[in-house]
Amino acid sequence: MTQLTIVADENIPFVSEFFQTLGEVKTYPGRTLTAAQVQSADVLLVRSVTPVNESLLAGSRVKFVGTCTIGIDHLDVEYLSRCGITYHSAPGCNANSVVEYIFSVLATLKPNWLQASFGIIGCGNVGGHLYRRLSALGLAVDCYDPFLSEVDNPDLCELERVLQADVVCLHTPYTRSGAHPTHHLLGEAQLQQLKPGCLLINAGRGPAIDNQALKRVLSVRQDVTVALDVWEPEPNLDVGLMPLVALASPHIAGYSYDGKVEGTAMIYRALCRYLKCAQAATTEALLAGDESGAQRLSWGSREPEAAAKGAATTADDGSVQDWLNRAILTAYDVGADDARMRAQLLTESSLASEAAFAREFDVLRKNYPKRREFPCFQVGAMPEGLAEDKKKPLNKLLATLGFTLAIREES
Ligand SMILES: NC(=O)C1=CN([C@@H]2O[C@H](COP(=O)(O)OP(=O)(O)OC[C@H]3O[C@@H](n4cnc5c(N)ncnc54)[C@H](O)[C@@H]3O)[C@@H](O)[C@H]2O)C=CC1
Ligand SMILES: O=C(O)C(=O)[C@H](O)COP(=O)(O)O
Repeated sequence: MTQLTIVADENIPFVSEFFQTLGEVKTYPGRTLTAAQVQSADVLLVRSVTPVNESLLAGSRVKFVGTCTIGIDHLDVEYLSRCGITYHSAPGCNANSVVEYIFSVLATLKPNWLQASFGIIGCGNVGGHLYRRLSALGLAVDCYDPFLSEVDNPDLCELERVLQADVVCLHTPYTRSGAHPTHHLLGEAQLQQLKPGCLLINAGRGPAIDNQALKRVLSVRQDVTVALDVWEPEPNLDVGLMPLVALASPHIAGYSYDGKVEGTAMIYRALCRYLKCAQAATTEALLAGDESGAQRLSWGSREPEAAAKGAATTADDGSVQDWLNRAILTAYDVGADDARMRAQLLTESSLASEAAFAREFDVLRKNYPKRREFPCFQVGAMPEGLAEDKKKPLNKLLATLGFTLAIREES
């Protein structure tokens, strides 16, 4: 059998380790992948920044396309099907990562979020995971997803009602056609309907919110707080929106180390099934000995980025909510992502040209720090000074968020 040629985005973690047993792996920057680079490939492995369509693939040998991401809006699936090219995505691979991003945003911007009501737009793998976590915490959650029924989700309701929640989270794919396209799902009229004091978070795809309408609304409505992980467009987002947004991040909600590695592993398994060959590589083997997978959560050892800047991050009153926020921000502080993004992009050199800005946006993503998910953090002891009657409630909340409890029951 002749060896397969596998062309891959260089930002796919462990791409060589997983795929070299199946063929020769050639890596390139995904954003600028060309037809010439893909021409002699049998297999193409991408992330969300590579539009996979006729211009890229016409005349190539590619028979299998794998995207190590949840979203597939960068794949021309109609073209791929027409040409008999098999394609796979990695559904759910980084869903937990996005949900942890949401909890980090809450701990930063809504210190008393255990008292808030929630609205989720798009309740699939990510939104559904968030819905189950929030419901398990006993919180009120309304969901809008016109493709689901009450059997899938008993808390479905109209969009108008979801917009009345204290916290509104968007987790839709990007679609421009069909019965319910998500392009500009939230335009000026919907944004004006948001409840006073609302926290709006978009970690789906940028154009689900009309970013120009958002800019107009935020310039008059100071009562609405916004966290954007995704932008319209990327990478050349509207810089004028950044100062109006409380937390800005460069499309990294799904960038936990665990989520990214799982994305690669899912596509590797899909290719092995397609080729009908045994799986020679496993995530367990690749991550064996990685000590970041089992860390002690130390209470308050790290000042959250926003707190360091003097912003109110936690309830700061020794309450269960306060300690929960501290745990979240110790594991993942989205304020640090925000600080890095503003420091890197709002500079004279980044703003000098569209090309420079796009390059720096991608540099931020490429060099994203290794971020492990909550289960990698072991809670070995309750915080000192926490009242006895608060220990069990805190323990329960930490477990519901996915932290690993390693606390010995006192007899
Ligand atoms: N910021 C980030 O780093 C990440 C962003 N994403 C984005 O999040 C999206 C959602 O991911 P999953 O939940 O895994 O996808 P999914 O396909 O499991 O769920 C999407 C849900 O959105 C619903 N939906 C579609 N059109 C809608 C509309 N007009 N209004 C309301 N709901 C609608 C669908 O019915 C479905 O239930 C992905 O497509 C991707 O674009 C995913 C991972 C990471
Ligand atoms: O999985 C998705 O869908 C995402 O949005 C990815 O987390 C985005 O990452 P890149 O593919 O752009 O590296």
